[in-house]
Amino acid sequence: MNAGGGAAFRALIVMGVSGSGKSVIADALGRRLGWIVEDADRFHAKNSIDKMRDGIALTDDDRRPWLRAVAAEIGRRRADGTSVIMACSALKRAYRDILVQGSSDTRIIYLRGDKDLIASRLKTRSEHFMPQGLLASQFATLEEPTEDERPIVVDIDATIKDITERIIIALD
Ligand SMILES: Nc1ncnc2c1ncn2[C@@H]1O[C@H](COP(=O)(O)OP(=O)(O)OP(=O)(O)O)[C@@H](O)[C@H]1O
Ligand SMILES: O=C(O)[C@H](O)[C@@H](O)[C@H](O)[C@H](O)CO
Repeated sequence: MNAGGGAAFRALIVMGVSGSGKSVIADALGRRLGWIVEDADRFHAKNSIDKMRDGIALTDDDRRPWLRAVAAEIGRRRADGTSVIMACSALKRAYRDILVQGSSDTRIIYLRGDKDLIASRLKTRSEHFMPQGLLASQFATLEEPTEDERPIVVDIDATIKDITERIIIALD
């Protein structure tokens, strides 16, 4: 499964609401698989980061160019054959469609958890632009992936190690 040595390109989109653990799980998967790890947050326009910092939820119009930039990055990785794990909220089906583009080399990993657990984790997180106050809107926007998206769904009420292990086992 490693990207090196001519192995086929693969991409994993680690999705879920803010605080669901995308960054920590993407990092842990990256260490296990030896793939590049990227965070979609790095592709947000400054205006979008400022909005979120001010507690204002992004709109579809804010997210569209961002998702296209994330998709372009995945496309670049595909072109040079470097498998990648992308941490990206990808809350709606239409957003995921921009990222996946019907490619069977790209899998969705959905980190599923309830609001109370995630809120409690966000309380202890510091130095992040995303305020806890936006969690309700993240859940309101969330469209859970459906079976036809072939998602790997993992319950986040577990240790980072166990969640990572479950994802590795579910990858085919
Ligand atoms: N399974 C877990 N067990 C315990 N703590 C966890 C777990 N997963 C994540 N956390 C903690 O919860 C917080 C949120 O995790 P993380 O920053 O990875 O979420 P995120 O989905 O990337 O958030 P955002 O989208 O806002 O960047 C962090 O402090 C992280 O260490
Ligand atoms: O679509 C969105 O609303 C954004 O991507 C957010 O989810 C944040 O960027 C992320 O959660 C903070 O890291």
